Amino acid sequence: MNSDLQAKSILDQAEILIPAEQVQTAVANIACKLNAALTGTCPLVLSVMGGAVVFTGQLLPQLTFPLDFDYIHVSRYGNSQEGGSLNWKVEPRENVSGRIVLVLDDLLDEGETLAAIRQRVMALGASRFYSAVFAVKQTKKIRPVHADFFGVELPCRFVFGFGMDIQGKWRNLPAVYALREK
Ligand SMILES: O=P(O)(O)OC[C@H]1O[C@H](OP(=O)(O)OP(=O)(O)O)[C@H](O)[C@@H]1O
Ligand SMILES: Nc1nc2[nH]cnc2c(=O)[nH]1
Repeated sequence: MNSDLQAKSILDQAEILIPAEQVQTAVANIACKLNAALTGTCPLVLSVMGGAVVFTGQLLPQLTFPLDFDYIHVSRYGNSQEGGSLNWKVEPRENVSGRIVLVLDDLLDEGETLAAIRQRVMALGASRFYSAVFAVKQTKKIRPVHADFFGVELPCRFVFGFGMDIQGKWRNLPAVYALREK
């Protein structure tokens, strides 16, 4: 099957977990909380490519404080559903030094990615680190880091849509899906 048909078949067999309207409400809630917490500051916002691209694009216009924007790019899943070692494609830069940094990501799963980002950003001299993730997966494991702000909780299943990919596809979906459990 070619990759276009394969992607359509994956979506056909998927279950919707968070409909698009609920996604929008969750993003607006995060914006409200960030506006309350960060008003009076001018943070450097770092978006974690590629998963945070949709969340970032929808969140930023709802923030009411001035900010600087940059991105980092790190991946540890690739096209797989299992996490591996971190692959840094664009690392945090010296521009984080002395800044309040707000990192935006789509998902907190095992927390390895956010923990590594936090460690690097603080090592480069950020004065304060905040994180906002669209979704947090439910887990019984203890994570190395927590998200300061999040929008929705998700079951411990592989999810896609709203920036999150499945085999590289479907980041463009406005809702969040999971494969049906067999
Ligand atoms: O909490 P963790 O278990 O570390 O996983 C969370 C990370 O996994 C996803 O990125 P991924 O590695 O899939 O890269 P991508 O954003 O390019 O899809 C997601 O965007 C988070 O950055
Ligand atoms: N797309 C996607 N990326 C992830 N990274 C960690 N967990 C997940 C997941 O469930 N879906």
